[in-house]
Amino acid sequence: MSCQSPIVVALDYPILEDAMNMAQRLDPSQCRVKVGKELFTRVGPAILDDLHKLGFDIFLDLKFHDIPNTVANAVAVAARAGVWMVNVHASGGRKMMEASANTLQSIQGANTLLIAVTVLTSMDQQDLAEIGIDLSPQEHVQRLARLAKSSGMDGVVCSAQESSVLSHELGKDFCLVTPGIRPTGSDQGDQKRIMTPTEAIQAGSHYLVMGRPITQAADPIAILRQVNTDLGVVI
Ligand SMILES: O=C(O)c1cc(=O)[nH]c(=O)n1[C@@H]1O[C@H](COP(=O)(O)O)[C@@H](O)[C@H]1O
Repeated sequence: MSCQSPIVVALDYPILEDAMNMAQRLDPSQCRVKVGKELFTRVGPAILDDLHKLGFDIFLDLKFHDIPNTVANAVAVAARAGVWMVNVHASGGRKMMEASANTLQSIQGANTLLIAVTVLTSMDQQDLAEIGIDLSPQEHVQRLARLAKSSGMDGVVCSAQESSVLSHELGKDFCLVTPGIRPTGSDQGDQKRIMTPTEAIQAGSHYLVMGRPITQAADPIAILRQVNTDLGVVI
């Protein structure tokens, strides 16, 4: 059964048992899951099989950023592992993204979504200035998202604060994956460009990546259920 919820729960754990305990409490009809650098570096690709066996769609978030050949080959390995979504950094440039998209297309039966990270949701204007980018986060996100679309990406990772402008400019089919989601009252942590789940969906986000507000809650399942209810998701 395909998942009707836009929520992707980030399984950011340094220990396999903790990640699997959380996954076993979650229901694949109520969310997807994300495997990121912390968990993957600790436990390796076997986690993908474990989560697939539980029925989850998996976002493999390794944010590849390297020369075109290396990134395209890494994307191919991810697609062959059957992940639902994989990401690369848009700042790796057109040639890197095109090589990835072309390689993915050449894999028979692959239907993995290829998504480009624009400006990390933990960054604000001052962080961008320090790395030599004298644009607002929104301007830089727009620039990278245009490049990502014209390089064959299925969508981008951005903050929900940019979803509205990207949805208007790039069309409703261009997939907007938005971390930095914080239900009212939850701790902002290291995220700078945040929005509530309801605001994010209203702004045009397709998928909401949520880690700590769910995984570190006293009752993670209650929070997930509440967000799905607030979004009107019928399970
Ligand atoms: O690609 C990502 O998933 C990502 C991109 C980005 O710009 N910001 C961002 O927070 N993420 C990831 O989304 C998750 C957010 O987690 P929380 O801040 O705990 O909700 C983490 O796993 C991050 O690695």
